[in-house]
Amino acid sequence: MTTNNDHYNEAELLASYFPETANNSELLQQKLTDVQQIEQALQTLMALCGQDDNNPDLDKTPFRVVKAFLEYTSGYREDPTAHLEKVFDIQQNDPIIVKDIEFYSMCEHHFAPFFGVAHVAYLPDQKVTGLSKIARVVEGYARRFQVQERLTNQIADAIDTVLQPKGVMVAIEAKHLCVSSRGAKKEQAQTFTLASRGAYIKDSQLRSEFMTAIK
Ligand SMILES: Nc1nc2c(ncn2[C@@H]2O[C@H](COP(=O)(O)OP(=O)(O)OP(=O)(O)O)[C@@H](O)[C@H]2O)c(=O)[nH]1
Ligand SMILES: [Zn+2]
Repeated sequence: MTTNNDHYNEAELLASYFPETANNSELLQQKLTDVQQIEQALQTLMALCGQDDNNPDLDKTPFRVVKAFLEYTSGYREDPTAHLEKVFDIQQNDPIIVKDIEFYSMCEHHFAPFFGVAHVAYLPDQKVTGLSKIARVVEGYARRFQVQERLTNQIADAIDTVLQPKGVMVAIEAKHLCVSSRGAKKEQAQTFTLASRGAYIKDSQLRSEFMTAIK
């Protein structure tokens, strides 16, 4: 099966992820050297793991891995707070809750995926943003090397800083493949993290309304 990505080689890949290399041949050369070194290291890793049967299907695997990692970490090449700059003149005196925002992130300790859903509530003051922008903020911080606690807090801080709401609360439920597929090998274990700002820190009614909504 062919995909839209099949035509990629290293230079095309770098051009698509780092447009600034188009006018900077020195930078392009540096990044090409980086990619080649990573590919060599990945070949060494495969051999260390015991993969030594010269299967030609695996020739492009190091390149595929680099390509996949640039996709997993595309959040580094954007400013997630920028999505929140678009606000609407909507009068809303009660919380806005966006729940079940699915995400994939990458554990910074093991480079194993962790994934699940984020739930976000904010009690607006003057600024109400588009619903999809909340999901875009989650995506922008998830697509990095992360720990779940930082991801939760970054989402809360972005909304708190840009929208300046009366309060914001973020909950994330996630499964970490580093816990389920290796190490402790706990397939069912999930991690639940919370971050609250403003009125959500102390207002138990706001907190319980949010917890009920995301159940
Ligand atoms: N707090 C937190 N810990 C995480 C997250 N993702 C992975 N970890 C943990 O990071 C820890 C790293 O522990 P280490 O002892 O240095 O690494 P390890 O020998 O691979 O540990 P095990 O996973 O227990 O085998 C592990 O306990 C992981 O479960 C996360 O998002 N938040
Ligand atoms: Zn991990």
